[in-house]
Amino acid sequence: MIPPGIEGNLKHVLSGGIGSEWMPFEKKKDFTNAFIIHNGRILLGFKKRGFGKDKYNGFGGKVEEGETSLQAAVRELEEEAGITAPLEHAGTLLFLSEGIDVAFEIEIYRAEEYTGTVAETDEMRPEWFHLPSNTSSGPADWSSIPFDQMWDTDRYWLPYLVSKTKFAGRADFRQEGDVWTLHKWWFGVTDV
Ligand SMILES: CNc1ncnc2c1ncn2[C@@H]1O[C@H](COP(=O)(O)OP(=O)(O)OP(=O)(O)O)[C@@H](O)[C@H]1O
Repeated sequence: MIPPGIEGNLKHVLSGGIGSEWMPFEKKKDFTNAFIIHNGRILLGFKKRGFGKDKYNGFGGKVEEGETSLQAAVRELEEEAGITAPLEHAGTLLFLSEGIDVAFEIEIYRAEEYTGTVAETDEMRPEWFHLPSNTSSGPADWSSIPFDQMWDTDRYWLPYLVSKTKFAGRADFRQEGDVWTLHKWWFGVTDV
């Protein structure tokens, strides 16, 4: 069953967790997250401050008033990595945590080209990571991607981002201090 808060013609791909109930939420807040995939590598940023500090992630932030999600994604990529890219929508993640009364609706974007020079900013230290090569036989090798230093759910949806398969999912976390524990999750891909 598709969890409350996500929509679309979705085919279930993976889910799990210990909780039987999804956390309730009152409203959603819009965020963006953008990734560059270029020459067999993906650009991640090590977040130096604020929310998600000390984790690798794409580049993004809050959608400001009067902005579309895409405009916000382009702006945040420019602010945090110094580059401009023709971003395309790749998926949606609804993220909840106990103790935060709003659900984060994160629109995730991708691009395979960019203009400008990737640069470190106050917020992010960009770094390129090798993706599994699609010429190799056997299971894809994701060992270059620093999943242990990313949000726990990134390992579930990053392969869909890379393969350009539209996805949507929900992840409910629990938080104690700086430690976030994944409690319940569900991911689907758009049935086309
Ligand atoms: C499982 N949970 C999650 N999984 C993957 N990514 C997640 C996430 N939860 C938040 N994110 C991302 O973390 C950034 C926070 O943005 P954040 O720095 O707070 O926003 P913004 O730059 O507007 O803030 P300031 O203006 O500096 O306050 C933003 O990219 C958002 O998409």
